[in-house]
Amino acid sequence: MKLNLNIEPLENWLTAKNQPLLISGPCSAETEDQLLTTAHLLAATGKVSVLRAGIWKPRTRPGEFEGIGSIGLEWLKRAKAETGLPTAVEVANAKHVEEALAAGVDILWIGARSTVNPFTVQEIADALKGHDIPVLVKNPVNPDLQLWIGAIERINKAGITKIGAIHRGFSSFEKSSFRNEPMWEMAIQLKTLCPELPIINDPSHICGNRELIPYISQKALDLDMQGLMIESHLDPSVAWTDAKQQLTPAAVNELMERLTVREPESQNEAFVDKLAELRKQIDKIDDLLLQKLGERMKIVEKIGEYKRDNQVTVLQVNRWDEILKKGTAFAKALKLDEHFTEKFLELVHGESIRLQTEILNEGKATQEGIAAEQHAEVKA
Ligand SMILES: O=C(O)C(=O)C[C@]1(C(=O)O)C=C[C@@H](O)C=C1
Repeated sequence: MKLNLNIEPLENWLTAKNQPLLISGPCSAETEDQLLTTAHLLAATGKVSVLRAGIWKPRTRPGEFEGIGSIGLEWLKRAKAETGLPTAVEVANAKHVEEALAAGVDILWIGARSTVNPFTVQEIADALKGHDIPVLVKNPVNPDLQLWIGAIERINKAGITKIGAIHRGFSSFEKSSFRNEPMWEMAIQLKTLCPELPIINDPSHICGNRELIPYISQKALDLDMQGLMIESHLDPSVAWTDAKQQLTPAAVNELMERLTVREPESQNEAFVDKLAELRKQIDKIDDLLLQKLGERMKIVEKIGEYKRDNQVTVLQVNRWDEILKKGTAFAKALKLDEHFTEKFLELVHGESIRLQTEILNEGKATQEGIAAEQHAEVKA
């Protein structure tokens, strides 16, 4: 079901100086000189549309630099006056909102550690009532789409219609090359539920290092995201926070020059015709795939009935192992991606298990249990 939000198109409230739309600036405002120098270097690239800076920093452990505080708002005001760039800061409570509004900040964003807490988001929403300022909502730290949506709804209900989402990735217990797992499917689901909501990607927080930023930025644009928020510092090596992931303004400029901006659609008739023809072929294949899956599940049901009548367990681990090995070898010969094939077969096998669990255990408890598991999967 689509989300019922009242959202103004991004072009109504944010003029992109360049494509892609870029919000950039230091992770933290450290000194007036650092902020102003960085702002001037960014403005000189002609590619930055908004100057960002962290004034209040939520830190994982106490004792770390927690942001320069309100004085930074004065520096931002000066940076805006000197460069003409609109400014954006993170707010995490009502006091931040009031101070940022009083200082003439142009855009506010809600950080991942705030989005996760409905009390905090509601406090921010209440402080925003009666004001007309754009608000960007970062995804929550954990991959919970409903929390992300809930935060956006709270801000929208407070009367804010200039809203965007920021995809900054999700915390994970697993060791990963990313600081925060991109889990693109979260952003894709949000876009599917609310196509008019602008989504801005934050490669800095997804990557946690400079090296992966070009890859993530390009992927975000290819997934039709509306812009990028990239942390930058005149000398990242001495940055007080997030030193590993900030880019110099020169590197930001180079990155933007290398990115390819693609359109969601093309007016080229030959392209449109060819695409329609290829999509017809895909439709036929999808129909066949589903038909074959349906036939497979009928056999699975039959096996389920035999298992029920003979008191045999649903899971047959040796057979499953054989299917996986056989399937991945075949997929390799077909030049299909191994990981994709494994995931696909796991999905099919999971469905067989669901069907047979139902057949082997008729009754209310099974129905309720299966429904609960399905609900958990949807939430995850
Ligand atoms: O071979 C079986 O016993 C089946 O029930 C079929 C099937 C499958 O989906 O292929 C389902 C569950 C078992 O764990 C193994 C295989």
